[in-house]
Amino acid sequence: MKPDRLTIKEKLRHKLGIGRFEHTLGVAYTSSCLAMRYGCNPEDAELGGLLHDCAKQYDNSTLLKKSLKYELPVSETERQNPSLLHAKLGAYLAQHKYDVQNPEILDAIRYHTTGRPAMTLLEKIIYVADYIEPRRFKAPNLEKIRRLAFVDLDRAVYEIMADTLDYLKEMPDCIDETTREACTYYQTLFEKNILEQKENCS
Ligand SMILES: Nc1ncnc2c1ncn2[C@@H]1O[C@H](COP(=O)(O)OP(=O)(O)O)[C@@H](O)[C@H]1O
Repeated sequence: MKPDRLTIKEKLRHKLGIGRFEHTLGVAYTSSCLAMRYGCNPEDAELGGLLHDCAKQYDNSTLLKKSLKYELPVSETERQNPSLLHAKLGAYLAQHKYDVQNPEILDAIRYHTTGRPAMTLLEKIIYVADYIEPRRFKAPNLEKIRRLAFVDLDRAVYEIMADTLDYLKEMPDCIDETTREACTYYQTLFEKNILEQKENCS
């Protein structure tokens, strides 16, 4: 049976508190809009958006404790910065407490904070929606990235990663290297595409 969205919303509303719940709704609706734009299933995108922060209510010590209890792999960086674990633990809870079995939705939740190289369309949609949803106001270049998201999704992913790494540069011990690897992956991809276009033109 498909997970019931109204029940999920009801649960999240109580678990997350009103501010985080508003953000969650913003990510869900923005994800379904991006899904319509890029030819992805909008219901999957909405569900991924709804559940992306379903472990966000826990403090750092609870995140670490629960991740170890559920035998999730915890890296040295995640031990230093357990807030990163809300994504991995969120994917686990989405599967085991909210009965989401679609592995693409679970991966989109798992990688919504760090991103990763060669992301699937759904992963990119949730990653970007988390950054641009209407309630966000702090990030630099937000207006530019909001417009870009509906024109060139890969570029939007890359710009978000570059801005996130720039924001985190004063806290090198907290940085999960996956974002750096992903940023390099997309930069290389753009360079390769430009080279191919040039070759096709000559
Ligand atoms: N690679 C990374 N290493 C460490 N922190 C990161 C990394 N990528 C993002 N973050 C930080 O994680 C925090 C939460 O991000 P995110 O999960 O996207 O937001 P939210 O859960 O609030 O929707 C942000 O402060 C962001 O700067």
